Amino acid sequence: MLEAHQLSFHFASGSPLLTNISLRLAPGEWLGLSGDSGAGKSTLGKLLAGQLTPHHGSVTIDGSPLPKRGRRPVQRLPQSPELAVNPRWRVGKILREAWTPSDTLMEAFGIEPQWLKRFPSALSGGELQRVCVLRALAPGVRYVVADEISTMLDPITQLTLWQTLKAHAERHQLGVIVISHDTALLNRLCHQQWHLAGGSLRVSSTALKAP
Ligand SMILES: Nc1ncnc2c1ncn2[C@@H]1O[C@H](COP(=O)(O)OP(=O)(O)OP(=O)(O)O)[C@@H](O)[C@H]1O
Repeated sequence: MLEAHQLSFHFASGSPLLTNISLRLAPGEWLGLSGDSGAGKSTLGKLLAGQLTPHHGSVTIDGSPLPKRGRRPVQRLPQSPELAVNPRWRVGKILREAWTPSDTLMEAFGIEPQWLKRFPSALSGGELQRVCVLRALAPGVRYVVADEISTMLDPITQLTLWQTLKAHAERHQLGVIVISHDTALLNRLCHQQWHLAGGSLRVSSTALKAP
Protein backbone atom coordinates (compact mmCIF):
# COMPACT_ATOMS: atom_id res chain seq x y z
CA MET A 1 0.00 0.00 0.00
CA LEU A 2 1.32 3.44 -0.97
CA GLU A 3 0.31 6.01 1.61
CA ALA A 4 0.73 9.76 1.95
CA HIS A 5 0.35 10.87 5.55
CA GLN A 6 -0.62 14.51 6.04
CA LEU A 7 1.84 15.93 3.54
CA SER A 8 2.50 19.66 3.57
CA PHE A 9 4.79 21.43 1.15
CA HIS A 10 5.78 24.90 -0.03
CA PHE A 11 8.51 26.10 -2.35
CA ALA A 12 11.28 28.19 -0.78
CA SER A 13 9.83 31.61 -1.43
CA GLY A 14 6.16 30.73 -1.72
CA SER A 15 3.11 30.34 0.45
CA PRO A 16 1.90 26.82 1.38
CA LEU A 17 1.09 24.85 -1.76
CA LEU A 18 -0.10 21.57 -0.24
CA THR A 19 -1.56 21.21 3.24
CA ASN A 20 -2.26 17.98 5.13
CA ILE A 21 -2.64 15.78 2.06
CA SER A 22 -3.37 12.14 2.79
CA LEU A 23 -4.15 9.36 0.35
CA ARG A 24 -3.86 5.59 -0.05
CA LEU A 25 -3.31 3.50 -3.12
CA ALA A 26 -3.41 -0.29 -3.10
CA PRO A 27 -1.40 -2.50 -5.48
CA GLY A 28 -3.26 -2.80 -8.77
CA GLU A 29 -5.43 0.23 -8.04
CA TRP A 30 -5.70 3.35 -10.24
CA LEU A 31 -6.12 6.81 -8.72
CA GLY A 32 -7.04 9.87 -10.77
CA LEU A 33 -5.81 13.33 -9.78
CA SER A 34 -7.29 16.47 -11.35
CA GLY A 35 -7.04 20.15 -10.48
CA ASP A 36 -6.52 23.53 -12.04
CA SER A 37 -3.22 24.46 -13.58
CA GLY A 38 -0.81 25.39 -10.79
CA ALA A 39 -2.84 23.60 -8.10
CA GLY A 40 0.17 21.44 -7.22
CA LYS A 41 -0.60 18.11 -8.92
CA SER A 42 2.93 17.60 -10.30
CA THR A 43 4.39 18.68 -6.98
CA LEU A 44 2.28 16.07 -5.20
CA GLY A 45 3.42 13.50 -7.77
CA LYS A 46 7.05 14.39 -7.06
CA LEU A 47 6.49 14.04 -3.30
CA LEU A 48 4.91 10.61 -3.79
CA ALA A 49 7.82 9.51 -5.99
CA GLY A 50 10.44 10.80 -3.54
CA GLN A 51 11.69 13.50 -5.94
CA LEU A 52 10.78 16.17 -3.38
CA THR A 53 10.69 15.95 0.41
CA PRO A 54 7.61 17.14 2.29
CA HIS A 55 8.04 19.78 4.99
CA HIS A 56 5.58 17.86 7.13
CA GLY A 57 4.22 14.36 6.83
CA SER A 58 5.60 11.29 5.11
CA VAL A 59 5.18 8.86 2.23
CA THR A 60 5.32 5.15 2.99
CA ILE A 61 5.03 1.85 1.16
CA ASP A 62 3.66 -0.98 3.27
CA GLY A 63 4.43 1.16 6.32
CA SER A 64 8.10 1.85 5.48
CA PRO A 65 9.53 5.15 4.24
CA LEU A 66 10.56 5.41 0.58
CA PRO A 67 14.11 4.12 0.16
CA LYS A 68 16.74 6.85 -0.14
CA ARG A 69 18.98 4.81 -2.45
CA GLY A 70 18.58 2.33 -5.28
CA ARG A 71 15.71 2.07 -7.72
CA ARG A 72 12.69 4.14 -6.77
CA PRO A 73 9.64 1.91 -6.15
CA VAL A 74 7.45 4.88 -7.18
CA GLN A 75 8.33 6.09 -10.66
CA ARG A 76 7.04 9.43 -11.94
CA LEU A 77 6.56 9.90 -15.65
CA PRO A 78 6.63 13.58 -16.60
CA GLN A 79 4.66 15.23 -19.37
CA SER A 80 7.80 16.18 -21.34
CA PRO A 81 9.87 13.03 -21.91
CA GLU A 82 12.72 14.96 -23.57
CA LEU A 83 13.48 16.57 -20.20
CA ALA A 84 13.68 13.16 -18.54
CA VAL A 85 16.39 11.61 -20.73
CA ASN A 86 20.06 12.22 -21.41
CA PRO A 87 20.09 13.79 -24.91
CA ARG A 88 23.60 12.42 -25.53
CA TRP A 89 22.61 8.81 -24.96
CA ARG A 90 21.08 6.65 -27.67
CA VAL A 91 17.57 5.42 -26.95
CA GLY A 92 18.76 1.81 -26.48
CA LYS A 93 21.14 2.89 -23.71
CA ILE A 94 18.45 5.04 -22.09
CA LEU A 95 16.10 2.07 -21.94
CA ARG A 96 18.66 -0.58 -20.95
CA GLU A 97 20.15 1.59 -18.22
CA ALA A 98 16.87 0.88 -16.36
CA TRP A 99 16.21 -2.66 -17.57
CA THR A 100 15.94 -4.87 -20.63
CA PRO A 101 12.31 -5.39 -21.57
CA SER A 102 11.33 -8.37 -23.71
CA ASP A 103 10.73 -7.99 -27.44
CA THR A 104 7.06 -8.76 -26.80
CA LEU A 105 6.74 -5.88 -24.36
CA MET A 106 8.62 -3.56 -26.73
CA GLU A 107 6.16 -4.51 -29.43
CA ALA A 108 3.18 -4.05 -27.12
CA PHE A 109 4.30 -0.47 -26.42
CA GLY A 110 4.82 0.10 -30.15
CA ILE A 111 8.57 0.62 -29.82
CA GLU A 112 10.39 -0.14 -33.05
CA PRO A 113 13.82 -1.82 -32.79
CA GLN A 114 15.47 0.76 -35.08
CA TRP A 115 14.62 3.58 -32.64
CA LEU A 116 17.13 2.11 -30.17
CA LYS A 117 20.04 3.25 -32.32
CA ARG A 118 18.80 6.85 -32.51
CA PHE A 119 19.28 9.79 -30.17
CA PRO A 120 16.16 11.07 -28.35
CA SER A 121 16.00 14.14 -30.60
CA ALA A 122 15.41 11.80 -33.57
CA LEU A 123 12.15 10.45 -32.10
CA SER A 124 8.81 12.22 -31.99
CA GLY A 125 7.56 13.35 -28.58
CA GLY A 126 4.98 10.55 -28.57
CA GLU A 127 7.54 7.90 -29.54
CA LEU A 128 9.92 9.05 -26.82
CA GLN A 129 7.07 9.11 -24.31
CA ARG A 130 6.38 5.42 -24.99
CA VAL A 131 10.08 4.62 -24.45
CA CYS A 132 9.98 6.50 -21.14
CA VAL A 133 6.84 4.68 -20.01
CA LEU A 134 8.41 1.30 -20.72
CA ARG A 135 11.67 2.39 -19.06
CA ALA A 136 9.73 3.16 -15.87
CA LEU A 137 8.22 -0.32 -15.67
CA ALA A 138 11.42 -2.03 -14.55
CA PRO A 139 11.17 -4.96 -12.12
CA GLY A 140 10.92 -3.68 -8.54
CA VAL A 141 8.76 -0.71 -9.47
CA ARG A 142 5.48 -0.91 -7.52
CA TYR A 143 3.72 2.37 -8.31
CA VAL A 144 3.71 4.76 -11.26
CA VAL A 145 2.73 8.43 -11.29
CA ALA A 146 1.70 9.21 -14.87
CA ASP A 147 1.77 13.01 -15.03
CA GLU A 148 -0.14 14.13 -18.15
CA ILE A 149 1.68 11.50 -20.21
CA SER A 150 -0.75 11.17 -23.08
CA THR A 151 -1.52 14.80 -23.92
CA MET A 152 0.87 14.85 -26.87
CA LEU A 153 -0.35 11.59 -28.41
CA ASP A 154 -2.97 11.15 -31.12
CA PRO A 155 -6.18 9.43 -29.94
CA ILE A 156 -5.32 5.97 -31.30
CA THR A 157 -1.78 5.96 -29.83
CA GLN A 158 -3.22 7.32 -26.59
CA LEU A 159 -5.72 4.48 -26.37
CA THR A 160 -3.07 1.84 -27.16
CA LEU A 161 -0.70 3.27 -24.55
CA TRP A 162 -3.31 3.20 -21.78
CA GLN A 163 -4.54 -0.27 -22.76
CA THR A 164 -0.99 -1.63 -22.73
CA LEU A 165 -0.18 0.06 -19.43
CA LYS A 166 -3.44 -1.22 -17.95
CA ALA A 167 -2.66 -4.80 -18.98
CA HIS A 168 0.91 -4.56 -17.65
CA ALA A 169 -0.24 -2.97 -14.37
CA GLU A 170 -2.84 -5.68 -13.90
CA ARG A 171 -0.34 -8.46 -14.55
CA HIS A 172 2.23 -6.99 -12.15
CA GLN A 173 -0.23 -5.44 -9.67
CA LEU A 174 1.20 -1.96 -10.15
CA GLY A 175 -0.66 0.92 -8.56
CA VAL A 176 -1.03 3.88 -10.92
CA ILE A 177 -1.73 7.56 -10.28
CA VAL A 178 -3.01 9.35 -13.36
CA ILE A 179 -2.63 13.14 -13.29
CA SER A 180 -4.82 14.67 -15.97
CA HIS A 181 -7.24 17.44 -16.87
CA ASP A 182 -9.14 14.90 -18.98
CA THR A 183 -12.13 13.87 -16.85
CA ALA A 184 -13.31 11.30 -19.40
CA LEU A 185 -9.90 9.60 -19.27
CA LEU A 186 -9.92 9.54 -15.46
CA ASN A 187 -13.49 8.18 -15.40
CA ARG A 188 -12.48 5.41 -17.76
CA LEU A 189 -9.29 4.37 -15.99
CA CYS A 190 -9.49 5.11 -12.29
CA HIS A 191 -11.02 3.40 -9.28
CA GLN A 192 -10.78 6.52 -7.10
CA GLN A 193 -10.60 10.16 -8.15
CA TRP A 194 -9.41 13.21 -6.28
CA HIS A 195 -9.45 16.90 -7.11
CA LEU A 196 -6.72 19.19 -5.81
CA ALA A 197 -7.72 22.78 -5.01
CA GLY A 198 -6.52 25.32 -2.47
CA GLY A 199 -3.83 22.92 -1.27
CA SER A 200 -6.32 20.19 -0.28
CA LEU A 201 -7.74 17.05 -1.83
CA ARG A 202 -11.41 16.36 -2.15
CA VAL A 203 -13.13 13.32 -3.60
CA SER A 204 -13.96 14.02 -7.19
CA SER A 205 -16.01 10.89 -7.74
CA THR A 206 -15.90 7.40 -6.41
CA ALA A 207 -16.04 4.75 -9.05
CA LEU A 208 -17.82 1.56 -8.15
CA LYS A 209 -15.35 -0.59 -10.05
CA ALA A 210 -13.33 -2.91 -7.86
CA PRO A 211 -9.55 -2.60 -8.26
N1 LIG B 1 10.77 24.65 -8.43
C1 LIG B 1 9.78 25.51 -8.15
N2 LIG B 1 10.04 26.64 -7.45
C2 LIG B 1 9.05 27.51 -7.13
N3 LIG B 1 7.75 27.33 -7.49
C3 LIG B 1 7.45 26.22 -8.19
C4 LIG B 1 8.44 25.25 -8.57
N4 LIG B 1 7.84 24.26 -9.26
C5 LIG B 1 6.53 24.58 -9.32
N5 LIG B 1 6.29 25.75 -8.69
C6 LIG B 1 5.01 26.43 -8.53
O1 LIG B 1 4.16 25.57 -7.74
C7 LIG B 1 2.83 25.64 -8.21
C8 LIG B 1 2.33 24.23 -8.51
O2 LIG B 1 3.05 23.69 -9.61
P1 LIG B 1 2.70 22.25 -10.19
O3 LIG B 1 3.58 22.04 -11.37
O4 LIG B 1 2.75 21.26 -9.11
O5 LIG B 1 1.17 22.49 -10.66
P2 LIG B 1 0.21 21.55 -11.52
O6 LIG B 1 -1.08 21.44 -10.77
O7 LIG B 1 0.89 20.27 -11.85
O8 LIG B 1 0.00 22.44 -12.83
P3 LIG B 1 -0.25 22.04 -14.38
O9 LIG B 1 -1.64 21.43 -14.45
O10 LIG B 1 -0.19 23.36 -15.07
O11 LIG B 1 0.84 21.10 -14.79
C9 LIG B 1 2.83 26.55 -9.43
O12 LIG B 1 2.38 27.83 -9.03
C10 LIG B 1 4.28 26.60 -9.85
O13 LIG B 1 4.61 27.85 -10.44
